[in-house]
Amino acid sequence: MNQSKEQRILNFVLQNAVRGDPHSVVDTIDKYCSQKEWAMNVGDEKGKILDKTVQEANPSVALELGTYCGYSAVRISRLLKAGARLLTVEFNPEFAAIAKQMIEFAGVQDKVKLLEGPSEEIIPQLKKKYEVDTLDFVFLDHWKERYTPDTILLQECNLLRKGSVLLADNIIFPGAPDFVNYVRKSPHFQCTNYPSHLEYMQVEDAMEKAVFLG
Ligand SMILES: Nc1ncnc2c1ncn2[C@@H]1O[C@H](/C=C/CNC(=O)c2cc([N+](=O)[O-])cc(O)c2O)[C@@H](O)[C@H]1O
Ligand SMILES: [Mg+2]
Repeated sequence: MNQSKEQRILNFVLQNAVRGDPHSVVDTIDKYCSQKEWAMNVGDEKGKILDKTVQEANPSVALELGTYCGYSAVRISRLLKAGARLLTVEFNPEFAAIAKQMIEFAGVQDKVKLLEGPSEEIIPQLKKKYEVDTLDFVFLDHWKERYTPDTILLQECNLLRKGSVLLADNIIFPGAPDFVNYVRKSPHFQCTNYPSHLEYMQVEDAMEKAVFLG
């Protein structure tokens, strides 16, 4: 059975990146996906916006929805302070297995907990099962039509506090129009748009930051 694209990305990292060096893992995935096979990692241009937003938030507890191959999990966790942790949610078992190996190779496994399952099931378990009080930072990069229901679910589960930062990928392409409408119309969020480009392409894209006001 021939390999999946995600397996080929992982193999390229295992053979070309520096074990234990998250920066080299991120750069090696970007090299493969810009030169060999496109893949839906957030990429380096939008990755720099992600980096700045994470550094500003300086989260103790961060959540990522849609791990995929683990590119942004490695990218986020490399910036976390000692003792801080990233919970990342992925419901596709093949992708979860790839991401787990990617995270371990990068040496960030002590900061990252990969939760296998659908976000709609995992989010309501975060407080009791994963000992979360509130989330300081949330990166949304899963199915685009899940952004809004999951943002509502995070509020219903009392997982957001005054100042919690949400950052959403793909506001323009593939697009998350209902999410943009929801957060920009809501009195509970202060929104900022960051124009950028689709990973590895010249196509317009953007990220949206939505800070919860309580
Ligand atoms: N409810 C859920 N719970 C847990 N995991 C879930 C989930 N829904 C989706 N996922 C996972 O999140 C990833 C999906 C990302 C969709 N992104 C995309 O579709 C996407 C597409 C393009 N594009 O087409 O150019 C560019 C991008 O940056 C993109 O993020 C996959 O790994 C999928 O298994
Ligand atoms: Mg994306």
